[in-house]
Amino acid sequence: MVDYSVKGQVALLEVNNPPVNALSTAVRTGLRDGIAKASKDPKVKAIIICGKGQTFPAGADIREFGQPPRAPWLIEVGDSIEASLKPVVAAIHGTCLGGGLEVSLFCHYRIAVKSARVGFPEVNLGLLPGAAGTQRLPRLVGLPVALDMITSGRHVTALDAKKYGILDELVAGDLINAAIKYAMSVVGKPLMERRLRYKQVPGADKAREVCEAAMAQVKRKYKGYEAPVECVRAVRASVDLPYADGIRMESELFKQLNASGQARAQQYAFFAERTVSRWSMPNGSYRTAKALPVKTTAVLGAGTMGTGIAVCLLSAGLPVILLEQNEKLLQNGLRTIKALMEGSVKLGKVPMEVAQKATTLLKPTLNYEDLKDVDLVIEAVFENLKLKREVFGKLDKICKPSALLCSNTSTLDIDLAATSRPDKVAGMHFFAPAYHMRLLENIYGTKTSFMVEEGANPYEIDQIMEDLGMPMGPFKVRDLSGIDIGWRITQEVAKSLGTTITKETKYLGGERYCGIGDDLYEKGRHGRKTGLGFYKYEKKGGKISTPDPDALDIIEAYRQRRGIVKCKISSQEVIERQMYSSINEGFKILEEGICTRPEDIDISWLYGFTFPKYLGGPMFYASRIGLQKVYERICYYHENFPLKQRDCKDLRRRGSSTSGVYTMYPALGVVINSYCDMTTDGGGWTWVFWEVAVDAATRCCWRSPPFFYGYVEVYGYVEVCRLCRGNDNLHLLLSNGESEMRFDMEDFNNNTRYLQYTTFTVGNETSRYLATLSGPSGNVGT
Ligand SMILES: C[C@H](O)[C@H](C)C(=O)SCCNC(=O)CCNC(=O)[C@H](O)C(C)(C)COP(=O)([O-])OP(=O)([O-])OC[C@H]1O[C@@H](n2cnc3c(N)ncnc32)[C@H](O)[C@@H]1OP(=O)([O-])[O-]
Repeated sequence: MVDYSVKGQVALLEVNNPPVNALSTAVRTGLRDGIAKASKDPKVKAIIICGKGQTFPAGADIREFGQPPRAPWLIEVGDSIEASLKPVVAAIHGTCLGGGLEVSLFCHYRIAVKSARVGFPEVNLGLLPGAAGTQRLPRLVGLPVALDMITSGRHVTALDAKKYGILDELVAGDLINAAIKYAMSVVGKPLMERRLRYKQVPGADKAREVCEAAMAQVKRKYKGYEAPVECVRAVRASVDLPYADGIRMESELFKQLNASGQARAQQYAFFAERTVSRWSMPNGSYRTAKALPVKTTAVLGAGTMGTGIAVCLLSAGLPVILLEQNEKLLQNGLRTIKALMEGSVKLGKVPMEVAQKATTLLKPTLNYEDLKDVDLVIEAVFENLKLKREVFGKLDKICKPSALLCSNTSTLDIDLAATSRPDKVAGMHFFAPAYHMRLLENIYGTKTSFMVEEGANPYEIDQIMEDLGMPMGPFKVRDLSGIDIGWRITQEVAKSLGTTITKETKYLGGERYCGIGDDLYEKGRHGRKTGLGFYKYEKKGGKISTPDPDALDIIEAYRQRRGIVKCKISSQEVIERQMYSSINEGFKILEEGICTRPEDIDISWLYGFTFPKYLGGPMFYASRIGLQKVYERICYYHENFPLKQRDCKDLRRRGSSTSGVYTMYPALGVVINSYCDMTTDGGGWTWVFWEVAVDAATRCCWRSPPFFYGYVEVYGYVEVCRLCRGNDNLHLLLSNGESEMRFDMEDFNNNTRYLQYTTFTVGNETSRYLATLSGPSGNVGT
């Protein structure tokens, strides 16, 4: 997948592996062979390496990480480039990342178009640059820039890369023509000084303090992440060790990280983020849906969420009408938006010119009539069903028929927002702070306090969860989101259940209820906004939290009122009860079809609650622990601390099967119990043998899937026809010798081991289901 051609006296090696020209085995082979061919060709005076399509190579092929590594190694290919006696020029456009940047650092010269970006994002995958990047970049740019780029993983603009000395020239117009002209201009120039392996790291005399400062910074900024620490160690080796030894150390550290659970989790998160963008709904999917034009917007409510949402829309350059019920609240909101925009500019999150333009795009009002022509309305008023219904009733009368009416509700059922246009009503749930958090939950119409009750200390629980990797413990989050908000929501829930909450309430809606939050609320401890909550803060709205004995007194008084005898709760138990209840809830959500893939849950946690990426998300975390163990511990807590926890049949079934998380969807009722095994018969057909369990008793249910569960042992085989290899469709034939099940699979992503949709035929009956496939090798058609 490297196209070789000669233009005049210049050999062109164009990497052609769409979509991002990942440096797969075939590409590495192509580069190695291309360099050898050009070196031997007497007509050729110089060589150019570039990428076809959208970008220069954007790194190693991440999909190859889970597989046995195959030669040629990227570093070998790099050595052959550097050793070339003819100048090799990297002609860069798009995103030159990871192994791609390493290839360019082996080249003698690097030129780029101004829109290009370069970077070492390996640290985001739990890794470090493993093809000499940690040894060669410091030799080119010095330690501070190298450490910053390698530990942050950030993409550097071409302008900055030129400033740092990574790029030799920025070109405009046609890149290839400019590269050929440039390559011919360096023919005959000495190459030795262009070979980075022979260079010393500039500023090496300050290596110790620079690296120690960098180590302290990464330990603080990326608490719990292994890769940034190893990145600093590897870069330090570029000064402390001769080049060859530095390379060996880099390779050791790379192998160590690549084998770690963190790298697994972060690579899973990389693909999960892309998987969730491939959404589908009963009436369409990411392939078929057409985006509705939104040119004007309105936000109702200028509170914490409303102002954050307005800043998001303004930062995107959209006009916003901000509606509030009175002048005082409106002015408060305007002041908050102004402060948030100024803060975002200071943090470099929003360019100054966007913030300046925003002041002209924001229109405050107290009059609903001003919303009659907007395309999108986002309501962010108090979490009160009666109030929200009133608001949607007014919007329904005033807004134009095509307007989208969305609610930022986090708890209320969107179908309850009675309007004459339910197809234009949706949930648009932002996460606090809305101008910062990357997650937006779109909902189309269709629960920790207990451990404190039993004796645990809220501050210890927060510390345990923060040590696990959560940026903030659950009680700091309660104080941030507002104890009064929590109180309002439970009041709303009680009202919807036709009951009221009293000091004696022990269960609400059949679930165990803890009233500690109510006691704090009644004492005016609403959290950060009042400067007092579970913690004490330096001032109202302050951010510095301090444990508060008064809060502990309120909790102790609550226990005595309830006659609860304090008991010791270990940190392992805190982690298990905190995590496993979320995991169980995740499986319930899958079982109820509220979302269809574990990735949806994991990505919501990663971007909505800043769950540590090195754990991959609660569902991935569960697969690492092992479902059997998770299920047994949930049963134990269910027995001993009855929450009337909703027992997840799905998790129970998975717990009892030996296979990983992604091997079963209840809808299909088929459990893939053990992993597939692959042979290729050279005839282009791939045969996959796997064990499938289907409930013999409910065999007849095949006629009316999907709601059957159960187990018997049958053996089947799967046919992967040559024609389908590599594209989205895949045919699976399951037979138990008596009857056959045929699966026509759409959206087959052959390396990430997921099948999105399955249509299976029993006799002449066809049905459509969600299915997954997993296994050590899992992929078909490699
Ligand atoms: C030795 C060496 O030191 C080490 C060890 C390494 O080099 S480690 C690797 C270092 N490189 C990276 O970390 C770069 C990762 N990629 C990105 O940051 C982005 O992709 C992008 C380049 C900025 C483009 O963004 P995009 O928004 O235009 O498209 P997309 O939707 O993201 O991606 C489009 C499609 O390409 C797939 N893809 C992207 N990068 C890939 C990669 N490096 N390997 C394999 N597939 C990749 C992606 O899954 C998606 O597939 P599908 O979902 O369509 O099936």
